[in-house]
Amino acid sequence: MQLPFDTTIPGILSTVYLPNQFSWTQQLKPWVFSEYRIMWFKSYRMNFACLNTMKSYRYPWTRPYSTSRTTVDSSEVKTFLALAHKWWDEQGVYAPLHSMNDLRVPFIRDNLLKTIANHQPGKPLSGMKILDVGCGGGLLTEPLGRLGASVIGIDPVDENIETAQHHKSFDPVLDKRVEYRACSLEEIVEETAETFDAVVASEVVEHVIDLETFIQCCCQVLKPGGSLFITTINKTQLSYALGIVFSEQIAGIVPKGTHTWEKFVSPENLESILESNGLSVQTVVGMIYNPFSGYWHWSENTSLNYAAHAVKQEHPVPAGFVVKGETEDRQADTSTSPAVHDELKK
Ligand SMILES: CC(C)=CCC/C(C)=C/CC/C(C)=C/CC/C(C)=C/CC/C(C)=C/CC/C(C)=C/CC/C(C)=C/CC/C(C)=C/CC/C(C)=C/CC/C(C)=C/Cc1cc(C(=O)O)cc(O)c1O
Ligand SMILES: C[S@@+](CC[C@H](N)C(=O)[O-])C[C@H]1O[C@@H](n2cnc3c(N)ncnc32)[C@H](O)[C@@H]1O
Ligand SMILES: [Mg+2]
Repeated sequence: MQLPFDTTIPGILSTVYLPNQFSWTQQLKPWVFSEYRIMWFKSYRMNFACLNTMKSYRYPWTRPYSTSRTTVDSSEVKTFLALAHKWWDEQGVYAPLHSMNDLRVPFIRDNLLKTIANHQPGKPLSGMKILDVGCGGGLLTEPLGRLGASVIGIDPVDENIETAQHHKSFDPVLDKRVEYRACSLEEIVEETAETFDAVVASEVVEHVIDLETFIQCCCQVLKPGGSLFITTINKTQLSYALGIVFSEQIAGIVPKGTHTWEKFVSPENLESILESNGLSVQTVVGMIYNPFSGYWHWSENTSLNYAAHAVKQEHPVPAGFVVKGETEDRQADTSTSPAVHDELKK
């Protein structure tokens, strides 16, 4: 390929300025050798072009990467960036996520409480470290902090984190319990390995590219025995009809272009990725949104939205090695939390 400038790729690498905090050469290598998009880069010190993968919307070389892969889709970033100031409008575009807290907060709380012997009244999740991946404006991060947990919310969209920070400042209780960072999960995976008692990714996995890397990173930052909570949308014909055609094109429940059906994830696919990463799936339960009332309900039907809870195995069993009786035990234990049971009985 003819490059429109008078230099060579090794020339670029050798002239790159290396600040103390991070290594640009390290950042440039995967771009140089993997893809063929040309990008012009101007700085005060140099003026050059490089080949890169640039999957991230903003400038990834300003942050240390722990993996050459990114799960961030630049078109998703644009979508969420445009709505970053709307997170806390309870009647606005994020209304379904506000009301989803009625289900997901108790789902997370009750499953975590199963693992705590004694808990403080009023602060049941006290002592727990939770990572809220793709926290957006902090709609779920804040209630988890109010339950006593130390929560770190991360999101690749700077403006989401600005909104989350601003909103957090209205409640002094959250000051020491909730922290936000504008970054992707893969950027913090090494520094936070085996740090968290729980990782939450609510309505996020249907927006990522490279789901396997995403789940791998979730698993890496969990302590052994820690819990991963995911809510997402199933990949069915019904989810196309109701989740995209009806919700986006007809009723305007969520803005047009919010979701891409191809990125929806079936529970079977998710379970298989979770299990192959050493996570044991405890619960998969359906969630149904009633567009008239604006409320969510638990359901045995997972054909639209669903929630999953998986636990990182303390000693992962090598693939193909099955301990006799374990499968039956696990199946018997795929019970939902008492709260979910109560809801399902209604
Ligand atoms: C090609 C083809 C097949 C076309 C057909 C298209 C078409 C017209 C389909 C519509 C068919 C139809 C008849 C629709 C009517 C649906 C309707 C109003 C049904 C309710 C009727 C009823 C009897 C209600 C009783 C009450 C009750 C319990 C109802 C629940 C039962 C039900 C049928 C529910 C479905 C309702 C519905 C529209 C669900 C949407 C499902 C879904 C996958 C939504 C995804 C959106 C979402 C809220 C996700 C969270 C989220 C939110 C946001 C955000 O911006 O807010 C962003 C995100 O990234 C998110 O992940
Ligand atoms: C539908 S919102 C959910 C926000 C929040 N979890 C909630 O439920 O209120 C999806 C969020 O995921 C973020 N996101 C998109 N791709 C991501 C990725 N690869 N890694 C982490 N977060 C991502 C978006 O910026 C957005 O804030
Ligand atoms: Mg979504």
